[in-house]
Amino acid sequence: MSIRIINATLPSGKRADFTIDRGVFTDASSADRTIDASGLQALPGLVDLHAHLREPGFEQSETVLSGSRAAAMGGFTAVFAMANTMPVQDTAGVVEQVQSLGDTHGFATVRPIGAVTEGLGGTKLSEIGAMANSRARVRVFSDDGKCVHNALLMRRALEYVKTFDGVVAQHAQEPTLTVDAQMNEGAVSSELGLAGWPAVAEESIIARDVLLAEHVGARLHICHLSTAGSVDVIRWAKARGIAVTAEVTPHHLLLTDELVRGYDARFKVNPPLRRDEDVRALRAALADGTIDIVATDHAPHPPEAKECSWAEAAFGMVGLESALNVVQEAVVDTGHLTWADVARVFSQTPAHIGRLNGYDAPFTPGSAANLVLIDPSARSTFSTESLRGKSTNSPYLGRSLPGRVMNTIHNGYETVRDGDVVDSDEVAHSARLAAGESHHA
Ligand SMILES: NC(=O)N[C@@H](CC(=O)O)C(=O)O
Ligand SMILES: [Zn+2]
Ligand SMILES: [Zn+2]
Repeated sequence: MSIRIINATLPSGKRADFTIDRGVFTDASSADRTIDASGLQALPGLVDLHAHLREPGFEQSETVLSGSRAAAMGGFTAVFAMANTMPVQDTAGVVEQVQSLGDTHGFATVRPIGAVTEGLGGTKLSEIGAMANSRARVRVFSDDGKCVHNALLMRRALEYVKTFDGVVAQHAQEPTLTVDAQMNEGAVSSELGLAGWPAVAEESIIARDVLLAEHVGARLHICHLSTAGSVDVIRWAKARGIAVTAEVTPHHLLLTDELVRGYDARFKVNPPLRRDEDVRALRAALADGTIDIVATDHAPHPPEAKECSWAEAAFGMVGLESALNVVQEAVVDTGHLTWADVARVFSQTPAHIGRLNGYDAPFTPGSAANLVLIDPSARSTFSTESLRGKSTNSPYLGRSLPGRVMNTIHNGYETVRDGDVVDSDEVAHSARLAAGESHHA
């Protein structure tokens, strides 16, 4: 089915009408259906380079289906799924399984991330080449949740991924500096008497790894940057010509460690929420290009892992459904980023880092029809009703946030219509048709 979208505002700010047919943008001026996008901002489909979809192994928290449905609700058309599943995504078999679940359900393109070390154990490299050469064609490798701490293993991983233009995504956390850490180390942690996670535990690993990446000549990506000092290290590395990229999460752009005072475990996350100075430095770094992308670090956990004492609670927060709202609040409405910048940091550049095709030239004839229409003038109270994944550990419940995703279109078919996700059977059916069309094209 072809769709004509009229009166949309493109990322550039220009008003435009366009048509999508058989999975791509076309020049056609008529279609089976028309969406009037008056007042709506069109963006290329969002690409999340960092999400935890929990399948296989932790299906009570999330599955590929529920996580990709949450992604569609948030305006995403592609999601990179972190490797800390059970079994771990450290073999060709597991990554192929995750990828094909995504293809079957059809809510988003799911690209598995491969583990750097076997079982995330930190002692032996995983079958990186086998995952890279598998049907999943893995290009991003990460032990996220854990830091690749051994410098020799990190060096070897960088050497390995270099051979096929892959990238190692590091969870930068010096483990010896963060034993039992519960929150950011600073004034608030001293007052509360909680063990601190110092900024230097992140910054020292980033400093080491940019030097290793320079030595090897390989691509390095730093997950969830959270401190002003990390921004300084990345800025230095980029000025030196090192092939490093960095991401920041929506929550690190908006929330601070002051929120820990209430001991509400929805605010417990790794890396921890930092100081206001850090938030300001992260916003400025995203605006000036030192930080390349936004990624959600969507980390679903079951109620029992969050409805307990602060010390016992798991680290992590869900973020797919709220990501664009929080980005609008933290960096668009504050004047740090334009919508064209958002298209770059939340679609084009993450796709490029992950070597995902089809996101280079959105809205141009022939390119893949992955897009989202949002109403930036909407404002509503975020609640469990706003969520489409399985878990409810969102830090934004009860908070008023701007913006609303009205339509998400993945490979030319709708996954979100009139502000809500489309029925799973319809999406799976559309995905089958779309796959057939692209095979015959
Ligand atoms: N971010 C988190 O606090 N938790 C993540 C792991 C991670 O991203 O490091 C998780 O898997 O739950
Ligand atoms: Zn992490
Ligand atoms: Zn993560």
